[in-house]
Amino acid sequence: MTQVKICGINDPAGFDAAVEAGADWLGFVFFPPSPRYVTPETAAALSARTAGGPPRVGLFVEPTVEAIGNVLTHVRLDALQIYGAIDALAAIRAAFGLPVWRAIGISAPSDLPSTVQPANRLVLEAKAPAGASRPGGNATTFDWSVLSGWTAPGPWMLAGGLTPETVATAIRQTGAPAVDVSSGVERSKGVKDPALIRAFIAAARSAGG
Ligand SMILES: O=C(O)c1ccccc1NCC(=O)[C@H](O)[C@H](O)COP(=O)(O)O
Repeated sequence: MTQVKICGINDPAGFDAAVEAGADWLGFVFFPPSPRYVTPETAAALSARTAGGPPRVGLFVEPTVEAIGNVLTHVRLDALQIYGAIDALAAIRAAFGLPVWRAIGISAPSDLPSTVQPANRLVLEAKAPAGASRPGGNATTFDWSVLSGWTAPGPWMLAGGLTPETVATAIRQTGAPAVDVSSGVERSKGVKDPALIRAFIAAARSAGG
């Protein structure tokens, strides 16, 4: 069954909807320029809404070990999704003993990685549009056909511009074992929509083997 990450969780309604709809991961964005940014304290308060529920993923852009450590003093995270900082990933893994997900912008077959290392999982999404204020969460797809000749070197996830209307096609076309969404489940930028969250997860489940 295709796994689903709902990213950019920033309010109780979105949190509760993602948990109740069976999301496999919840993403908290710790990147202040993002419209989904949450402070570590807010993430902790949201996460405490259920003792169990899906693993929590922290999103970081070019982070230092110290910056991640500061967030972890406030909120438990089960995985770290990181943009940039490729040279620091091994140190980050060693420092916290948490799975590290490496986010990579894709526009051509030459962008596709041949190894998961030094991370544990790959998140493949479109490169940020010119002038974007953030490397992810841009509601931008890439040409999924670039994946046709690629053999995944390890666990990976498809992201970028997915919606409840397109996610099933994306899964069938790419064979993605997991998908990730932020914009496509929002009624306006940064505002999660519970009905869209439910629809996205249902559509992903309907497509996955
Ligand atoms: O969501 C953000 O605002 C964001 C900001 C900075 C770095 C990463 C960000 N999101 C990371 C994600 O995992 C998103 O779900 C992924 O980029 C897909 O976003 P979208 O195209 O909006 O579905």
